[in-house]
Amino acid sequence: KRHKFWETQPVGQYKDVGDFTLIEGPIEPPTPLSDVKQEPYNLPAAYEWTTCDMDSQETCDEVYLLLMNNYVEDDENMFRFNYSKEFLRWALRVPGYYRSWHIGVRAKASKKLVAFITGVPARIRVNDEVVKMAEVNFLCVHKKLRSKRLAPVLIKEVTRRVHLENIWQAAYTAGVVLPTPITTCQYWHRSLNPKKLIDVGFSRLGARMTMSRTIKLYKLPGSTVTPGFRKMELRDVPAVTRLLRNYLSQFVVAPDFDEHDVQHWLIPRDNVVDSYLVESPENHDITDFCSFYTLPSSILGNQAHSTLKAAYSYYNVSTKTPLPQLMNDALIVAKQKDFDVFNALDIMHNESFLKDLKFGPGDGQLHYYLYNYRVRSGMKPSELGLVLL
Ligand SMILES: CCOC(=O)c1cnc2ccc(OC)cc2c1SCCC#N
Repeated sequence: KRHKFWETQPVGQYKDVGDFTLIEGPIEPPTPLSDVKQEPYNLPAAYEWTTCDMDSQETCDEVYLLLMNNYVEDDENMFRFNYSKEFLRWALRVPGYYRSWHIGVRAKASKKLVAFITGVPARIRVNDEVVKMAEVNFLCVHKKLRSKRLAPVLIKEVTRRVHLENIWQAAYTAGVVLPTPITTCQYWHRSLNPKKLIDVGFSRLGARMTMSRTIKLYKLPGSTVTPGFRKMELRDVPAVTRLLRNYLSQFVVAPDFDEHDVQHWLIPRDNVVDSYLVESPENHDITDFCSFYTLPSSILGNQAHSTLKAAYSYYNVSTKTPLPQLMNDALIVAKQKDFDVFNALDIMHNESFLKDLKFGPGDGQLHYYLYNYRVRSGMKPSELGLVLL
């Protein structure tokens, strides 16, 4: 497939795949800041750039509504992601964030927000190199403005603003194949509310299965089973940081989290992120950790249900409790919190519990990309330790 825009960018090109003479690392060197374009890229005349201050209730509402009505849908247009406002503030106001990287496009006449793209700073380790990157996310163009070639301008503008902060690499994901994924992951889904998933048409009754038999199949205990399993608290940040850093060190690509990062990303926030750990009853060591984030979706075109309450597996570490048992406790908590489905990618060690815990493979794939950084090709999802929201 032709990628007019991506063939002009410093990303792995299809012709490079399998070329083992290419070494891992930046594709292009940094340019002197004086050579970075100082003014924004040109938009079509009727539109203007705007910086979205997520601290402003009004602006946060506009971003929320733009995404709620125009962001990513599945291939069958059954669902559309419905990121909440508190989730967006969590995802965007990260330690060391730049407000200038929260980029909007408004129609000059109406001042309506019609497009959005964001970057947040992150330290990502690739093999033995820790690289300052931008995690680029929430690229969204209003449905009425599609095919005006706005997306390439948004991508060039966020790239320009990232360059102005002397950062030359980025990480991003997409459901579509672009030049060139570092790895491709599979979504897996564990029904928590099978009746609702059948009502909306996502799941179908199995052959020779009644609804009550299906509900029984996915039934979970009313409470968690692991002794010492409890919610994470602020006092746990140092121990969880140690546990997580050690665990993530085994993956080819993973975040280089410090205690500030752990505090931001993993301290529980209602309706945004849930984190649990196992504190050994004998010696109070923290031996295991699991977490999931809350990302509802609008259910499109269904009379009975309007919203799908979905939990997404985030970072999980098991050093004592078997991972399937730890994750089953996560399922139990998610069911207690009335989630309809628990989703997970086949990254890290997730494959070790997906089938046992009755996850089913989704038909969607998630491709991971690095901008201006070459990774030795052939990376497996199990070598990936990075979850992007
Ligand atoms: C019931 C299982 O499917 C989803 O949870 C879901 C929900 N909303 C979406 C919105 C846009 C969308 O676009 C790809 C997919 C979904 C999906 S499936 C892929 C995410 C996961 N797991």
